[in-house]
Amino acid sequence: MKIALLGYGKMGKTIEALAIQRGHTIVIKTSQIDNVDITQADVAIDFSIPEAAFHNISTCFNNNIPVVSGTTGWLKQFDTAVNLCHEKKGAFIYASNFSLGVNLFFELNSKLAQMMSQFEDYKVNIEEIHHTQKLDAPSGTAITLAEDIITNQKHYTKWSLEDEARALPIEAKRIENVPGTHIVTYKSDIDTITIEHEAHNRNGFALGAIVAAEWLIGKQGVYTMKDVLNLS
Ligand SMILES: NC(=O)C1=CN([C@@H]2O[C@H](COP(=O)(O)OP(=O)(O)OC[C@H]3O[C@@H](n4cnc5c(N)ncnc54)[C@H](O)[C@@H]3O)[C@@H](O)[C@H]2O)C=CC1
Ligand SMILES: O=C(O)C1=N[C@H](C(=O)O)C[C@H](O)C1
Repeated sequence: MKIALLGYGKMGKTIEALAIQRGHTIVIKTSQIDNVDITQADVAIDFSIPEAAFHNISTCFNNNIPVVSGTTGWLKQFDTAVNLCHEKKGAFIYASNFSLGVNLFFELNSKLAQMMSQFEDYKVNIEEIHHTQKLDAPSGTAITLAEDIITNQKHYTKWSLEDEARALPIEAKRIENVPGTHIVTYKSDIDTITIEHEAHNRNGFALGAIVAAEWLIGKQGVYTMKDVLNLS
């Protein structure tokens, strides 16, 4: 397939290398979608910056190009993007994390949250660790984990980076060269239960985004990685 890369930073370059290995062609690599003819591509993959994601995605809908977005930190505009996708009969997948491992971890996190909901002695917290160039905090993945926990129990009504009543605490750490680590901990006076996902590099995120793009071509509507990976 002919791929447009919207954003050619760490992820754009990793996707390029893996996409070529899988027999695809990169026809556009840009940090300014308004300067290119997006209709040359069969599909667009957006890994850009929070301020650019919505414009990139809506430009794809307006030109009938299926779009996969992994950019985090722009979700206030997500519902508008979904509505525009339906209006334009477009095709769209957003995921806070495209790796197979993290998507399995999301399933495990939801199941654990369901089990823990009846045991109020355990307090839960999330820790995420990323490289120092990351623009947003907490990570999109940590937000997905938090929202899935909040959905599955009654104690927490929101998540927060601060210490707040009834808020599930998220701690965001920035350490040189860490691709992405997420840790969910349940702690009581008696013991601790921890689940952790550690990315060793960016290949899992990139491969997941390419697989999502391959899957999306020829479809119409808004999908998630659960659809792509056939999970639950
Ligand atoms: N969903 C997932 O699986 C993953 C998501 N991410 C997210 O993807 C995004 C990009 O991550 P990285 O590649 O590590 O960042 P990066 O900073 O290495 O690359 C971002 C690129 O976007 C470019 N850019 C700036 N303005 C732009 C515009 N208007 N349109 C298109 N590109 C523009 C920058 O020049 C830069 O090259 C971040 O939001 C990050 O959180 C990163 C890894 C995995
Ligand atoms: O910025 C990153 O690098 C990553 N961003 C995503 C996020 O915010 O969750 C996914 C991954 O953890 C790497």
